[in-house]
Amino acid sequence: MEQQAFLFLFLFLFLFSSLFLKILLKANKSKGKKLLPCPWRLPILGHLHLLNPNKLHHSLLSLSNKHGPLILLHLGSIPTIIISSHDIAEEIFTKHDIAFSGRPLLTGPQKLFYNCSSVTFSPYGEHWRQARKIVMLELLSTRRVRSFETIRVEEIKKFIAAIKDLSIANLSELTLSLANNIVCRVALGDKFAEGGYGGEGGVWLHQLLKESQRFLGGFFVADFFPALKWVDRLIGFQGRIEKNFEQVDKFFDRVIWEHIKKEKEEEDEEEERSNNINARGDEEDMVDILLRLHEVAVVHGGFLSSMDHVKAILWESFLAATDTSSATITWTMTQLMKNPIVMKKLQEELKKATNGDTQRLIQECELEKLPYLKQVIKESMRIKPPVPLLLPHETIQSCQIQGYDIPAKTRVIFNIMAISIDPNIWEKPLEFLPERFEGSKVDFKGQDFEFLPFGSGRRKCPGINFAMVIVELALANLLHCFDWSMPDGMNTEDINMDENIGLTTHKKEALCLVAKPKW
Ligand code: HEM
Repeated sequence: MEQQAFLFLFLFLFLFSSLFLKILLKANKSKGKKLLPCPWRLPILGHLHLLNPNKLHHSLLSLSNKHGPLILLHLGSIPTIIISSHDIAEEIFTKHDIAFSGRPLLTGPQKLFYNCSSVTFSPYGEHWRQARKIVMLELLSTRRVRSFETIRVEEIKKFIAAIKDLSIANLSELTLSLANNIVCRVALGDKFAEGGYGGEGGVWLHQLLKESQRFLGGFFVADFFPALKWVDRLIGFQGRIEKNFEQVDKFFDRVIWEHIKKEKEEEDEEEERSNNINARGDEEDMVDILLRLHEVAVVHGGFLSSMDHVKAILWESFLAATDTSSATITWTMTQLMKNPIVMKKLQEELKKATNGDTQRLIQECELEKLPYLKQVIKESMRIKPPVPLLLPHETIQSCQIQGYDIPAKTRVIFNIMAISIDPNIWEKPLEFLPERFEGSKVDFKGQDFEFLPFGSGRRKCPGINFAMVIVELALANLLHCFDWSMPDGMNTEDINMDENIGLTTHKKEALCLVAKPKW
């Protein structure tokens, strides 16, 4: 008994002195160092209780207004820095871009992107470099994006025709169908684009996509408390994401199998055609391109040597392109409804560019003649950036920012919404004033740090060209073909501006409007 008491006392003293030593060492280590501003936090939860998951970027904005543009938060057990000023963003992207080019390993992307083997959530390194190079050169180059023009034109035609037949147009849903149909045809070929607006095939894929998007932006316990990974399984989250992934995987197995079968059939029919792959480059969909590169990689190794890489890139194209483009079109239409003078001015520009011919659609080659349209879209993306916190970054090495030491493996959130409505930079930041971009050189290509809707540096969005032509073409034709008004009994003040939770910010309530055809 005495022996037990002694052992207990010994253990207690040992634990207590270890803890005391650890605190002392930590205090000593940070002595003389500039400590990052860090609000008071709760044990275990850290600062999670300060964040409203439905308005994450707004909660972070309030915290940075109170504690400064560079703050440290503990999100569960994960140290995370929040950047909310353009000069800190500039310092990072111009001087420490490599250090900030990592991505944290998160549950959703890890599962849905085949262990992060696509570009978006791949850790910084050789795999990411190869994957990004292929995506930029083979799938999203200017030439390739141009080659998809016929698909875009046909889909815009269907989109406008569908709206003409509706008494009330739900633009949130319709724009998502438009983006989804375009990506479907570009990525998988015409066969998989069946379904269109409400058809069965399309609806099934939309549901799968929506579910995956929810998981990508969703809250997994493991992402904040890695030791509690089992909780996600216990509450059923893990099971649901696995089911979603299984369906995605099966779908792509079918798509790939059909492409290989088609290729074989064509080879039998037309031998010389298959010998000259480049000659049919423009007809290829993304699956054709990726399978062709896969064959090479199987021999030489590297990215795309596994079929999982092919599938990851395909699903990433859907997840990265559809939601963001649709949200941008919907928010811009929302802003235009709330600002009728701007809408009128834009419709005048369209009328002038087409000589008042409303019998035909606006063509892609005419978009260059529409500078006000570009200003309107920029202003919409400034006031409501579709991806307001970029994607989470992670430091891959330690560095100093503004005199503060930032250790490696720190999670980093750029609150670009806070930057693009910063009153120190923007005059009347909360007003929708597209004219502020008139004659201004400020662009979204990642060089103007006060306006970063696509990010900046190595991890900047590679899909800008792909997205912007869809957004511009859709908006130009929506405003060229129709006059817009609110459904009976409603006025524009009734439009709810609340946002939905997720990586991409959507309008919480669908935007439902009356479209009066002009022809
Ligand atoms: C309006 C439409 C779009 C917006 C607003 C948007 C925005 C963004 C943002 C903010 C990021 C994160 C940048 C960062 O973390 O620093 C990103 C990354 C990315 N986007 Fe986009 N995006 C759009 C369309 C597209 C399209 C159409 C594609 C491809 C088809 C695409 C593919 C990607 C990829 C692959 C990444 C990851 C880049 C990397 O980690 O290296 N995006 N995008």
